[in-house]
Amino acid sequence: MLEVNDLRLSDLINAQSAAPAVLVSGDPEIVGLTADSREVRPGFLFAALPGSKLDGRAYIADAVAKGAAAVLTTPDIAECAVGLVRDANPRRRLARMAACFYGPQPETIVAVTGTNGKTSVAEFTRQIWNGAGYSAASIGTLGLTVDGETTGPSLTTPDPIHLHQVLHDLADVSVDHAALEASSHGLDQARLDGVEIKAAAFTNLTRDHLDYHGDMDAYRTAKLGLFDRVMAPGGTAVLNMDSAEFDKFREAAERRQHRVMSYGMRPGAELRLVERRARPTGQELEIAVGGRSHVVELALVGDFQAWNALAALGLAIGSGTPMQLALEALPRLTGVRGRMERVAVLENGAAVYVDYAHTSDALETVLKAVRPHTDGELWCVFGCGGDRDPGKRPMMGSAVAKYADRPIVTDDNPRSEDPALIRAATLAACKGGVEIGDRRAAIHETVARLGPGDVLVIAGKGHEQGQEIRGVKHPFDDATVAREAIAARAGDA
Ligand SMILES: CC(=O)N[C@H]1[C@@H](OP(=O)(O)OP(=O)(O)OC[C@H]2O[C@@H](n3ccc(=O)[nH]c3=O)[C@H](O)[C@@H]2O)O[C@H](CO)[C@@H](O)[C@@H]1O[C@H](C)C(=O)N[C@@H](C)C(=O)N[C@H](CCC(=O)O)C(=O)O
Ligand SMILES: Nc1ncnc2c1ncn2[C@@H]1O[C@H](COP(=O)(O)OP(=O)(O)OP(=O)(O)O)[C@@H](O)[C@H]1O
Ligand SMILES: N[C@H](CCC[C@H](N)C(=O)O)C(=O)O
Ligand SMILES: [Mg+2]
Repeated sequence: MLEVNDLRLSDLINAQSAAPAVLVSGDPEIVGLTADSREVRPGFLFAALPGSKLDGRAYIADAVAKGAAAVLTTPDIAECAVGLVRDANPRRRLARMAACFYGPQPETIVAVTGTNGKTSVAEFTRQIWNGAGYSAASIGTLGLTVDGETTGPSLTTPDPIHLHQVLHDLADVSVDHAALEASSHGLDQARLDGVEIKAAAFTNLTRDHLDYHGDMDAYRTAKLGLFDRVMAPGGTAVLNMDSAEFDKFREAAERRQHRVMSYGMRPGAELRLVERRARPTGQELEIAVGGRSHVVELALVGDFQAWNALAALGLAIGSGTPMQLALEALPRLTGVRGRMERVAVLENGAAVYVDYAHTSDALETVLKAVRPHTDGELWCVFGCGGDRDPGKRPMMGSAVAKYADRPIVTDDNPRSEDPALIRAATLAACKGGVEIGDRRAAIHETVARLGPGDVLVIAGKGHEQGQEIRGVKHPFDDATVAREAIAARAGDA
């Protein structure tokens, strides 16, 4: 193991240039960092942060009693019995301190933000690097994946202390490439500050998480933070030129003196998808790069997988992978668990997919992607999460009504809310929608009715392993339940 440095408080403050923090008292040695008073050990710095539910500043006395050597907090805290650092943005300061404390990071780090596609792009980037012969990791919704082995899951963007510890450990075992998912919550809470990012991608911006951000402008501002704050000037900004948001992201990237690498179908894109020819189990892509055309076979179905592969190609090339090696890796990309994953084909030719669409845009995208593979009717079992942006519920309902033939509205992590009310809000805009609250029953009943050439998309849970109802997480896996339902159907036949 690389040793984490023994550092003094002033070293942690001064290591990275940033808005000035005020060191009010003391300069103790710091042996660890935490933002949770319950995890304080003697010699730790405790970051006392105002949060969304609680106020960490209320725990300063507890942390000092447990032996904290220093406290990082907001400017309004006047004094403290131990070392005190005050900063108007203590979360950002904490992240930069964590970067300094944990030291080495993989040499090549990239990040991806956007409402949809982050996990897919991060995974594809890691696969491209592996294909090019590099030791590589991805960190995101699925957890930490190193050379194909996954441990997790975790937050999409981990808290900065955990993140910098993981980056340190990766560097320690010579994993020199890492692709990170940058969620809007993570960016807003400065979880990625201090990460040395060489290239960053933006996929798209559509409605989600307005319960947290309030409005689309604030949501966009959070995502722009990857380009105008986190990535140091001189990085590569890989931007989706087909997105209506492209100009705003390009301007922010140029202001920060990043090199812009556009991708997409629009003429003028630097990585341009000139043509897509669907194949039964994949697609053939014609990609123009710098005036040269390359034909690449992708073993993945769906136009969105082509966009995600292009974004990953941009991140790889933009962070230094030779173009030829990156292009050669594309035909070997494999799909990400629970993202348009075909779990079974029935005896009558009907197909069942599990997908992680939990926004209206993602539902529209995945339903359009399977439509050409649907000879019969297109069914979609889906629900909307509780304790999440209620405004997206009617939008998800109407997207499924529009793009599927048979919408079935069920539960998807109602969390603390009344599931019937969530379903009602969804059904209000879901013409023709049928309500089957229990998710297992919804999957069983739908599978039993699939006719020849029908396609069923079970959306919203993807890789998730639980159904959270009134604070209790019950084991649940869409793919397993779909297989059970198929077996039950065969048994009844
Ligand atoms: C709303 C939100 O994002 N909250 C995150 C935030 O917590 P918080 O600071 O607001 O927590 P809080 O409970 O109000 O507590 C305030 C402070 O008091 C401290 N405390 C509390 C109790 C105590 O006894 N002692 C103590 O010191 C807490 O450690 C905390 O520092 O900072 C924490 C540390 O970084 C996160 O773990 C936590 O994520 C929660 C668990 C969460 O569920 N977040 C979700 C919404 C999220 O971040 N999702 C995105 C993905 C979304 C997507 O793209 O779809 C993600 O990146 O995963
Ligand atoms: N580029 C894209 N554009 C639109 N929809 C997409 C795109 N890529 C994936 N999707 C849809 O979004 C779903 C989630 O994909 P993915 O897990 O890659 O996104 P994510 O941004 O990581 O999501 P999360 O915010 O939950 O971490 C997929 O299952 C698919 O339905
Ligand atoms: N990262 C997303 C995942 C949503 C997945 C869906 N199954 C739900 O519970 O809404 C969120 O926390 O909003
Ligand atoms: Mg994700």
